[in-house]
Parts: sequence; C-alpha cells; structure tokens
Amino acid sequence: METKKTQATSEQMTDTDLSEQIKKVTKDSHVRAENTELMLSFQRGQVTLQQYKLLLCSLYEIYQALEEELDRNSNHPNVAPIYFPAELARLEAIEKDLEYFYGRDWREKIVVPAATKRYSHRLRQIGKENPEFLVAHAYTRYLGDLSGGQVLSRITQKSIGLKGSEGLSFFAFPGVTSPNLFKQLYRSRMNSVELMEEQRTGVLEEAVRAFELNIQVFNDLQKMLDVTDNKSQNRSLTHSTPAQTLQIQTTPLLRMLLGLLVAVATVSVGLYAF
Ligand code: HEM
Repeated sequence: METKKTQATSEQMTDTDLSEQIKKVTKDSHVRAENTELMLSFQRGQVTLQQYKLLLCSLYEIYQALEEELDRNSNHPNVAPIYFPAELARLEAIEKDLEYFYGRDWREKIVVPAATKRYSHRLRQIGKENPEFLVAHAYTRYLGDLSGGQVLSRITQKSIGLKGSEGLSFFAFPGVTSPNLFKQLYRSRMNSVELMEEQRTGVLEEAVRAFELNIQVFNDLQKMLDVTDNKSQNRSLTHSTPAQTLQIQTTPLLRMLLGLLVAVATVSVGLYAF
C-alpha cells in the first residue's frame, strides 16, 4: 500500500506548500523541544527507566485523544488525505509497552501531569470544533516519531538496559518500510489538503501550539521526576545509614556535652582560684 501511494510524492515543493510552511514556522519550537531536559536526556543516552515509563503514560493519553479524533474525522476532506492508521497509529504499541513495564493492571497505574491533560483536551476540542487543525497535530507527532524513531529506540534500549525489543514498540513502525519515503508521501498529502487562507493561518498557529504543548508536557514530566527524586533523597536521609544518622543526631548532643564540660571546667577553675 505504501509503495503505491509513494508514487504521488514526486511533485515539486514550493514556498506555498503547507509542509514547507509548517516546517518553517515550527523551526524555533523544534529547537526548544530538542533542548528540554527530558529530550536532552535521550540525546545524551542518559534516559532513565522512570523517565521513559512516565513519558509512555503521557504519550498514551495524547495518542488516545489524537487517534480517536482522527478516526472520528477520517472522512473529513481536510483529514482524509493525511489519515494513515495502518502505517502510523501508535496507541496499541504504547499499550503493549505500558503492559510490559507496569504489568496487566497498567491502566490503574497511569500518571500524567496537568500539561498532558491540557494537550489531550485541546486535541478533543479541535476534533469537535476545527477538524482541519488535526493535520498540525498529526504532523508534529507522527513526523517527529518517524524522524527520530530508530535512533531513539536504540538509545532507550541501551540506556535502560533492555535485552530485546520489548518495551520499545512505540518507536517501531512495522507498516512503514522507508521512513524517509513515507515522510515525503505524507508531506505531499499535507500539500493536497485544500485550505482557505484563514484556515491555513489557523493550521500554522496550531502547529506552533502543538510543539508548545509537547514542551510543556516534557517540562511537567521532568518536574514530577525531580519531586520524586527529592522525596527519595529525603527518605534516604531519614532512613539513612547508621553512620549518617549518628552524625546528624550527635551534633546537638556533642554541643551540649561541650557546653557542660566548659561549665564544669569554669566552676573547677573558680573553686581552685578561690
Ligand atoms: C531528542 C530530541 C529531538 C531530536 C534530536 C530531533 C531531531 C530531528 C531530526 C534530525 C529531524 C529530521 C529533520 C529533517 O528531515 O529535515 C526531525 C524532524 C522532525 N521532528 Fe524532531 N527531534 C527531536 C524532538 C522532536 C520533538 C519533541 C518533536 C515534536 C513533539 C519533533 C518533531 C519533529 C517533526 C514534526 C519533524 C519533521 C520536520 C519536517 O520534515 O517537516 N522532534 N527531528
């Protein structure tokens, strides 16, 4: 299916192409997204199991909203050209990964920050009110996933120390043989979406907003992780090793003993002088 569709990608891109415009307007946002603490952890090969698990929880909520709205609007003229569930849908893959990390009752263990709720709320809102904006969100997530998928999968596998490919389904696109060719096809489909000038401006604004929502999710996740880290650090202070605990508890005690010694010495010297 993919090869047949790919033949439509040979058309020349121009400055008025939606795919070019959207890339241009989101360029700065992309740099900001790349430089969030969470994304830097991936790039440095330092992503932790906790970071990855929490990210998967948020991705679950985001893709659930995105894919439900795309499915519901799949016959809409502005959505149909970019509707590729067989090739791109991520929800089932994320569910598999969540089950791998959290067990069968993973649904009860999902935790997401406020920013993720805002993101999914926005997706459901535009799905109802402005389905033509869905292209901006589908572009931001799917083309991003297709661009970094393979590299990020290997980095995550190595950082977390996973043996096989279990837990990494999110990064795999079995329905896409060549991510680059598929991205070309996707761009040509985006360019075939007919939009009035006002709608086009709305889509471009929505793409910047989509990046912003992602950045907020990454920042919120990092804050959640920092709080957890601090808590466990505090716990390790109260449940600290005997040596640490002793040190903490003896400081005021020592001070009291010293004070007492000085007092006794002063009294003794006084008595001696007397
Ligand atoms: C680890 C951080 C990231 C790195 C290193 C990275 C890197 C890249 C690279 C190398 C490309 C290919 C550029 C090209 O083909 O011209 C790309 C494309 C893309 N990335 Fe990222 N990216 C990161 C994070 C993100 C995030 C968080 C998002 C959105 C949420 C995103 C969205 C996109 C999109 C939409 C494209 C397609 C651009 C286009 O061809 O129009 N990226 N990224």
